[in-house]
Amino acid sequence: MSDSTLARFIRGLPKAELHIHIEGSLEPELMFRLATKNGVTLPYRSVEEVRQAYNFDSLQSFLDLYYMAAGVLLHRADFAALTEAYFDRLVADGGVYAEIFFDPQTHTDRGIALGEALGGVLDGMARAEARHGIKSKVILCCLRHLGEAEGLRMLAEAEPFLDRVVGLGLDSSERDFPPADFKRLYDAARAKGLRLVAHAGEEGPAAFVRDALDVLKVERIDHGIRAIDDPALVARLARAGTTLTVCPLSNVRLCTVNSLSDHPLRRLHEAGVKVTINSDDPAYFGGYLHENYLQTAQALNLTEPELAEIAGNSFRGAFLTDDEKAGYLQRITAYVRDAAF
Ligand code: HPA
Ligand SMILES: [Zn+2]
Repeated sequence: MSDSTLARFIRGLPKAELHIHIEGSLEPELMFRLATKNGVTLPYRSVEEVRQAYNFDSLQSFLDLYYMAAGVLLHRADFAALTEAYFDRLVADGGVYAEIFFDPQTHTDRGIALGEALGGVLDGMARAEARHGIKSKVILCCLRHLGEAEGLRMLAEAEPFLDRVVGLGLDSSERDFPPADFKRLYDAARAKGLRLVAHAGEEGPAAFVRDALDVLKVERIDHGIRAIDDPALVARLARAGTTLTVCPLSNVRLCTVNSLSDHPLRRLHEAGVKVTINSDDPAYFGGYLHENYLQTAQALNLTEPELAEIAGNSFRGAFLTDDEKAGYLQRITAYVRDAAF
């Protein structure tokens, strides 16, 4: 298959995105526009200078910049503009559904009311649905570096909004903040009816993936690539049908894998694990959903049936009803059958 044929196949393939931090879709142009509008001083003089700073050697080196940049988001309309812009990109990439991560503490710790920040994200999601017919849900993530007590506070503060929230996630610095430290938070979220996911095995070891499953009882693992170091864990993930929301370009940019051609996604897929492809923080890592699929397919020689299976996993692993999943999976089947590539 030529590269342009592959690109056309991927763009048209119905796909869901299950691992996108909405704050990570803040493009430098919007960052500057909001900084000017809101009177926030950035430590960069131009869009080009910001882009030059996107040279990360670890998760933490990225997070430092990511939290700083989120400081330009002050008003409900800012969060709505950010969210709407992401969905425009997703639709252009053939995305038809997304479950987006949002970090309340990044904003409430700066004195922004949760209703203002989350309200803006929900406004953006509603506008994207009205404009493009694209459906989405939001998952609130606890910043693990702030600890469990702060996470419990965030969950309590979010109580009035939980009817518009599908789940709880866990993100930020992984290595020094193991999943097992957040058991009470996850028990509390489960009791409130939230679906549960957690970042594990991005920079942290395979044991963190096990603990996220056994202690936090999550349904999906975000990243999870270090599971590849533990064959018994890989077999367990395959047997249980656990979805991994893998972010290949992120893993390369944050130096958790050496190159895309070394990426464990193919090995996990061949072992029967339900892998998906996602963008994580697309404004920072060099590509949205399409680019992640395309570059991964090229580096790992993924075939059309394999790509259709991976796109199918993004719906199988989503927090949708069985009927909704079946509808999306039928769209993939029809696309593959009718696509004349
Ligand atoms: O890749 C990530 N890992 C952990 N936390 C994050 N918050 C935004 N992106 C990430
Ligand atoms: Zn992430």
